[in-house]
Amino acid sequence: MSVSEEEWQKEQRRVDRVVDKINDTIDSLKKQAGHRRSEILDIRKDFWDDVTVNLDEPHEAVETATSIRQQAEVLSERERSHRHTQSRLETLKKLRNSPYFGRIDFREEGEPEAERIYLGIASHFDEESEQFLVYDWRAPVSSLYYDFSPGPAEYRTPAGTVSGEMELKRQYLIREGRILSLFDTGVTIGDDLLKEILGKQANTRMKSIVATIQREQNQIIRNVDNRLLVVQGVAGSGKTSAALQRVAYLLYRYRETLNAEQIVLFSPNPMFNRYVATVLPELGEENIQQTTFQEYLEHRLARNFRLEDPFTQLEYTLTADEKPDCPARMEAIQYKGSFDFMHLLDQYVEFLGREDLLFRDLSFRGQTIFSAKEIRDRFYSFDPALSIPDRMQRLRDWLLEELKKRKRREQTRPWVEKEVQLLDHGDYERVHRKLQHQKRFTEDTFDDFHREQQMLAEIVVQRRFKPLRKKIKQLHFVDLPGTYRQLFDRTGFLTSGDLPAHWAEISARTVEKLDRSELAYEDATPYLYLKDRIEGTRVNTSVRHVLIDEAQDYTPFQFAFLKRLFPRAKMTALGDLNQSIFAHALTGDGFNPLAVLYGEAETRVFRLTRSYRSTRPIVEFTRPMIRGGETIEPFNREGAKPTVTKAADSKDLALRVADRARALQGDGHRTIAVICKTDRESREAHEALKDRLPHRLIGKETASFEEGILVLPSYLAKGVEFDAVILYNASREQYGKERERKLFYTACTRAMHELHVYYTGEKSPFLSDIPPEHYILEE
Ligand SMILES: Nc1ncnc2c1ncn2[C@@H]1O[C@H](COP(=O)(O)OP(=O)(O)OP(=O)(O)O)[C@@H](O)[C@H]1O
Repeated sequence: MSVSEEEWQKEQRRVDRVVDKINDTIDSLKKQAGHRRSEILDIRKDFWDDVTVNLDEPHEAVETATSIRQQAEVLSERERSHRHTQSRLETLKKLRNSPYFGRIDFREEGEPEAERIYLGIASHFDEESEQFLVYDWRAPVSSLYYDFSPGPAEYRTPAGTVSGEMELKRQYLIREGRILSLFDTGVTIGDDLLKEILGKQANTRMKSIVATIQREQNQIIRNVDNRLLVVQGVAGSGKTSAALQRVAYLLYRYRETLNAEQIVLFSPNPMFNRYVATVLPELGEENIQQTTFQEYLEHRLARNFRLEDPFTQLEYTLTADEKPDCPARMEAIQYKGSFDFMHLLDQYVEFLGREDLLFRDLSFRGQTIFSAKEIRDRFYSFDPALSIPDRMQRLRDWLLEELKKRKRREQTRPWVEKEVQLLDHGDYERVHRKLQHQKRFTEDTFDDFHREQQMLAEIVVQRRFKPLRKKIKQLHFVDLPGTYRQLFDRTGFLTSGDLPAHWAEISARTVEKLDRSELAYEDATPYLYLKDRIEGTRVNTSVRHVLIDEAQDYTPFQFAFLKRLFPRAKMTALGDLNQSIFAHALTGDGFNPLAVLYGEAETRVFRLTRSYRSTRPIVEFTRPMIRGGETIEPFNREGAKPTVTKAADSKDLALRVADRARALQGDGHRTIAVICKTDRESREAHEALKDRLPHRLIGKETASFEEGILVLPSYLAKGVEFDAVILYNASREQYGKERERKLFYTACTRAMHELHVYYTGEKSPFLSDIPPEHYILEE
């Protein structure tokens, strides 16, 4: 409902007043910041003058250290406060541009009058009137705006529930201090505003949804009660958006104790990382740690193996039919991602606690100084009641002690004498100074030359032993690849009766790969798990919140692994089972394994069924493709019906696709995606299109995308959206198998405003599931 002209004027005057106040604050903060900055520069400049430096006497050296520390503390306190002022200034500049987006008039029970509450991305308090001119959207009272329409309403505060009556709910679109739109809203939050926002062109950067968060999304954003949140949301239902808003909410709610570094978001690929990286800064928050699971695996494994990435695995499973090892590999992918395999590894670890853990020789200057057998015997001589990691620590300490002894023995060897001659001038000088220093304190009259030689020999041996010490400290003496390999190579200890049918072939292939120092994607997490069970689990206790986007792409094993890795974190997993495109999910049990891990009492499951991304005709076209699709509700936004076109052959296909893409561009669409099934098909499409249509080919290494026409494989389009999507070839050949259904659905649901499907030969059976009235068949 739009408001009267007079009311609009009144509101604009208020905006002007608030902007003036914000400007005043900006001015005074700027002064403050300038003052702080010069203070910091002064401290830096005078740092050493203000520190009493005296290193002659030990007690004075201590004083010096204290004095340095104090100065450093003063400096870092000033710097912190400067950073804080700077970030407040950044936020205020955003607020000056658009001070608020919503207003509610709320009369608390027992109060005679309603209070006007204006909501923006941050609070602004006016010292003069002692009033909040703007409330932060995350303040407890602000949830009224998202949860209720005018009428009785209530909100939760740490002190209890506050009830009352909402008398008005108003929405604003303010840019550069001008009100561009103004609506009073009824039942749902700003259908009008939402329609306006959703009708806009896609962006190469995701936008915040702060002004139009829907009630069901708000529940997810503000949940702080559960250890595990699972969000099953249909394509385009705002899972990623809600996840980022949730981060901003948590940072506000726990601002005293939580900082951005303690939150990690796992996303599907680097391009997606860039795509969402602007949302938090837009909300005035610092970015959190964003990574991909693959990045973590690489960080831990790339030194020892050539690690397969998930996209290579996917590319294999999508094109593997002709390959003879396909059934075994498919089974391996599923099995190695399961809890069953994790239990098998647990049994194996138990076995290794008793026997057959493999070790490596440690050698020095080409000679074994600790043999694998010696290390192994020592390991198994420790109390078997101790865990493997505990025994490993003891073994390490023992080896380091032994190394010290051998070091001493080594110092008198001829090679050392030779290398002493090769030491450089600096080393000699250092030894000389050290000797002098010791003499002054101890007044020792030891034979100088002899002592000097001895110390030089120590330096030589120390240096040569250093890599070995490092190896021991890092437990290099454990042969982990061999131990993992042994699981597939010898079956004596496998008591589990539930091995997969192709176990023999799976084992043979795994061994072959390991012998080439390759690790398949499905082996990476189990391998790390075994490593942690043997060496001691690496945990990250500082991270408090882990958010997993596209959670349907993770195996139960990976979830269990992440839970162990972040023992103090709460987990938010967001996904859509209808977009499960990895082979491990084919026989999966949805998100149940995740709930099993955390237990029912700690888990809360949210379902989002409304799709905001695509126009209604696109949702009507895509939902019959999947089971249960009828529950997907389109947001009521009109648009053209999707088209389906048959091309005569591959040449004709490229021609038509190029024409369509050009036409879409002519119509003003800015991001147009030509989505192919695989990387292989993308490259073929790229070849066919390159002389006809300017475009960019996107591969798994691509870090960001720009506006224009993009050609990319379906799995890289995940999570991202485009103004218009052209599905390159929806033939039966490409999308014919049941397991390709979700891939097809995922590709089609990337479209916001237009979707055009092409095919050659016979069309995909998934298209036959769509009632003909939902699309236009083009010639
Ligand atoms: N409350 C909202 N207000 C405005 N826009 C919204 C809202 N919720 C979602 N959207 C928009 O809908 C689109 C889809 O959102 P998002 O990418 O977060 O969905 P998703 O559930 O993660 O999708 P998918 O699983 O298909 O990748 C985005 O353009 C987002 O801005």
